[in-house]
Amino acid sequence: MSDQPRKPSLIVAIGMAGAGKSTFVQRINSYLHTQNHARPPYILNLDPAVAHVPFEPNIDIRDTVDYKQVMKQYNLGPNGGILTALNLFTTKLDQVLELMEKRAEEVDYIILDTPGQIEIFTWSASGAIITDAVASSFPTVVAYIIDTPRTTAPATFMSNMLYACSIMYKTKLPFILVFNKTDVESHDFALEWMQDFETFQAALATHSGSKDDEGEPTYMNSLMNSMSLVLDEFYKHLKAVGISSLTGDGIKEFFDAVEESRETYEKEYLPELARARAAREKSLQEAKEDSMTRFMKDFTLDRARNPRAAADDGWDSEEGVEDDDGLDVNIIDRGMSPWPGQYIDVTRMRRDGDEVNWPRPS
Ligand SMILES: Nc1nc2c(ncn2[C@@H]2O[C@H](COP(=O)(O)OP(=O)(O)OP(=O)(O)O)[C@@H](O)[C@H]2O)c(=O)[nH]1
Repeated sequence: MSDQPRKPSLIVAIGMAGAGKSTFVQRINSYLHTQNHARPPYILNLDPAVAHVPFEPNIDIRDTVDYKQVMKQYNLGPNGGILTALNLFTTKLDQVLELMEKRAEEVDYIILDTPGQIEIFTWSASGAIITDAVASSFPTVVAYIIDTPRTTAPATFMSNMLYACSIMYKTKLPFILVFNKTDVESHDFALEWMQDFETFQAALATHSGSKDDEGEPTYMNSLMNSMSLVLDEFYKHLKAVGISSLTGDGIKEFFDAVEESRETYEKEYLPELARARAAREKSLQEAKEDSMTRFMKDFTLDRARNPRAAADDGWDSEEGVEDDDGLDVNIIDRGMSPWPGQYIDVTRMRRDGDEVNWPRPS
C-alpha cells in the first residue's frame, strides 16, 4: 500500500440537453452533504451559458468568461460563443488544476458539470484537453446521463448508445450509463436490451415504422438490427445504473459504480496513459534525431559542393558542427509586442475595473 493520501474520484457529468445533468450534480452534492462519513464534493461548472445552477460551484466558468461578451466581441452565435468561452477557460487550466490539487486532500469527489450542448464538450479540442488533463491527475469516470423516459423508442435508444459509445472510445475512460428520471420510467427495458440483443431486435420489429409499405423491414430497421450486434461488445465494457435525481433513488448504486470504476481506472487507464506518454516521447525523440541527421547530411553535402561559402561565413569545415549541447539557437519570442491576428485574452478585458472573483469562494 502506498503512503500517499487517497486522491478524490473525479466524475465528469455528460449528457444531452435536458437529460438532467445539473439536477443530477445537485443530487449527488446533497447526498454527500447528508451522509455521515462523506465530505462535500468540489464542484466545477463548465457551462458558460447556464442561467442558474441548483448548486454553488467551487469553480464556475462564468466567473472567468462572460460568454455573451464573447459572442459580441467575436460576432458569434450562441454555440460559437459557448465554444470560444470554453477555449478561453482552457487557457487557464493550469490554475484550475492547481486549485483542485490544493483541495484534493479535503474532498473525496470532484464533479464537473459540462455544457448543455453535449458536442461542444465531447467533440471540441478544449473538452478533450480538459478531460485528458483531469484524468491524468485524478481517478476519473464519465457519467453519461440519459433521459430514460425519452429513450424508450428503440431508434432513440440506439442513437443514444452510439453517442455514448463514441465518447467512451474517444476518452477511453471508465464509463457509467446513468439512466436518469426513473421516477417517471423504469430503466428495466434498457437493461434488458443491453443484456440480450434479441429482445432489442424484437422490440425494433414491433415498433411502428419498422416496415415499409410492402411489409419489408426499412433500411433503418436493418441498420439498427446490425448495430445491435456491434453494440453488444460495447455494453460489456460499461456499467449501467438507474437513478432519479428528483427522489434520490439509486444514488448509492451510482457511488458503488464509481468505486468500481476507480479500480478500472487504476488497472487499465493509468497503464495505458503511461504507455501512450512513453510512446509519444519516443516518437518525438526519433523525429528530432531524424531531422538532425538529415540536417547534418544536407549541410555537409552543401559545404562539400561549395567550399567557398564556408570560408565566406567563417565556418571551418575542419572543425565540424558542434554537438547538440553546443548549438547556440536563439528562439524568437514574439510575445512582447502585438502582431496581426494576435490572440486577445477577453477574460482580462472583461475584468478591467471589475472585482476579480477567481476562484469562487467555497
Ligand atoms: N421527473 C424527473 N425530472 C428530472 C429529473 N432530473 C432532472 N429532471 C428535470 O429535467 C429537466 C432538465 O434538468 P436539468 O438538470 O436542467 O438538465 P441538464 O441536462 O442540466 O440541462 P441543460 O442545462 O440543458 O444541460 C428539469 O426540468 C428537471 O427538473 C428526475 O430524476 N426526474
